[in-house]
Amino acid sequence: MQAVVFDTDGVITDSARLHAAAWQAAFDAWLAAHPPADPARRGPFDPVADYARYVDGKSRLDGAAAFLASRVPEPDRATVEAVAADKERRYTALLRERGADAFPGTVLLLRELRRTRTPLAAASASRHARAVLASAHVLGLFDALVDGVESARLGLPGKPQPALFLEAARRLGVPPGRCAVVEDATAGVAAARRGGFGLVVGVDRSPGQELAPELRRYGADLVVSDLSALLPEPPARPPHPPGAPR
Ligand SMILES: O=P(O)(O)OC[C@H]1O[C@@H](O)[C@H](O)[C@@H](O)[C@@H]1O
Repeated sequence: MQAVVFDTDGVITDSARLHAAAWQAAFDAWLAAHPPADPARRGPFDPVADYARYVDGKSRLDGAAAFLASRVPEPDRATVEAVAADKERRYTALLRERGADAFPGTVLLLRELRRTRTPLAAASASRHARAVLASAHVLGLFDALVDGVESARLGLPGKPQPALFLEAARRLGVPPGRCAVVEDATAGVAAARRGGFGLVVGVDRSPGQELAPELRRYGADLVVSDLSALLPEPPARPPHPPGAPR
């Protein structure tokens, strides 16, 4: 592979947990106020399974629409927008309070790839991706960034369509077949596969590696729990996870 495109939330920075917590609070508030007619669909949002299945990797509105459609027959546009706006308020508050860090294993791999002059891009459905990468001090490691703001400006369809990744590869000047994609969401893995990318690396940080089979089913060539596993020589000590006591 001659270039690498990295998804952002959950791959570069530990911000996916903030997205999941904000979605959980917004969906549960909506479910409590508007219990679905079918009692089997009234249960709370599961921040692991439902996050992975309905919202991870998708734009804010697509994610809200996908989860709500799993609970009520035809959620109207106003409902989808209201829940998405509520999630956005909660997410920005969480980001302000807790911040986001880059995963140390990802930073090691990014530095190694820069040392070998491999063109690198970050791609994300999130409109916050630029600010999150900057606050985690890794924005400068990328040659290109295609985020939620850019994809809205260009009218790009979200994942599982490959448009974001194809735009990132185009900006790096490398054909998709010569470019790797690193992703933690099934929608993103599917997008990379559809786009004809040469290598699709899945990232499963769940404690029991329970998401790995799904990532493979959607087309990941390999799945790792930390990107330091892709270094030519793994670090002597495992990288320090963000937020853990030293
Ligand atoms: O609302 P934002 O920050 O523009 O982000 C949209 C989406 O961005 C993706 O990167 C996350 O995986 C989703 O959980 C999130 O909802």
